[in-house]
Amino acid sequence: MTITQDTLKKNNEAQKDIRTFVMKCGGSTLAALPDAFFEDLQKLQAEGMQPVIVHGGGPAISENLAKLGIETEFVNGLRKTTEPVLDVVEMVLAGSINKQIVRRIQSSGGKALGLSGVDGGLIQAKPVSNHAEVGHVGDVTRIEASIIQGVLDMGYMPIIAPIGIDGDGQRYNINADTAAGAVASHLGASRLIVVTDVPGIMKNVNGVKKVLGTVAVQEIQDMIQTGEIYGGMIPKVKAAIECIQGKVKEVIIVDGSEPSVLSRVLQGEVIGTRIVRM
Ligand SMILES: Nc1ncnc2c1ncn2[C@@H]1O[C@H](COP(=O)(O)OP(=O)(O)O)[C@@H](O)[C@H]1O
Ligand SMILES: CC(=O)N[C@@H](CCC(=O)OP(=O)(O)O)C(=O)O
Repeated sequence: MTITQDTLKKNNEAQKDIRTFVMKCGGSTLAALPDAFFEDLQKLQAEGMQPVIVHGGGPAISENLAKLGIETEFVNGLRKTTEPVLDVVEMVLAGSINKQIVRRIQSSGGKALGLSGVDGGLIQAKPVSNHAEVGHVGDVTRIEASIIQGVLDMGYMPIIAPIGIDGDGQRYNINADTAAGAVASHLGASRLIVVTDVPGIMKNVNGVKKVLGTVAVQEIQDMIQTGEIYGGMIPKVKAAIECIQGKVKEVIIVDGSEPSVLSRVLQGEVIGTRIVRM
């Protein structure tokens, strides 16, 4: 039997599809994540999975801005980002938070390499359409997927801080959910796992709050309209809707404090909320 180059390429792509997943880790849950979460991540890496991590850090940015006496406010879930705010955003995300995650993975025996979206032009960005109102906030135009792939090929988990850059060297503050969705899309990953501080998308059903197991795009749009999805959940579901139009097959929103949550999601256990194409 002769194996053609084409078959080999297809097999490699199928393998990559199964092994690579993107995980977004929200600032809401980072500090509270137990060591067991990072041990689970390390176990997955040791088993041959290739996690790519994009992290947030909203609460830590707000805390540091408050300490420095710099005012901060959000417009539709996006932080108004002036030049002094941008300095703090970069310092916190690419500095302390990124390195904290790298350290915790390394302490669990995993291999991690921290990057910001500025490094190697990893996250290329342009101003958001309402930049006059929100300042230096960016939308992703391109992800330099070869850098991520190179880090994975060296056996490390890329840990990515959501700062973008454009051709003129201007930096942008990018919402971490938006950045994670773009990384998953451009990388051709089949899954994006969003780790946060709630067990999924919750809905009031007959006066009882329930976690939706699976949710389709139309229901999400209705829930944004009625205000049942608000605040920090909005950029998550918007990023999810955008990336499931492409190669990403599902976005799963889960609570980081659930034991072995990543392994359980990857084994197909019904946990959290799955946003799927329907
Ligand atoms: N329908 C919903 N179900 C669950 N959480 C929701 C919903 N709508 C809004 N939220 C809010 O979204 C928050 C998660 O977003 P956010 O605080 O930005 O987290 P992260 O830092 O993980 O990105 C929850 O803590 C909750 O307050
Ligand atoms: C433009 C914008 O709002 N950027 C976010 C980036 C961090 C983030 O998204 O962190 P979480 O995932 O913890 O919310 C911010 O400045 O807070």
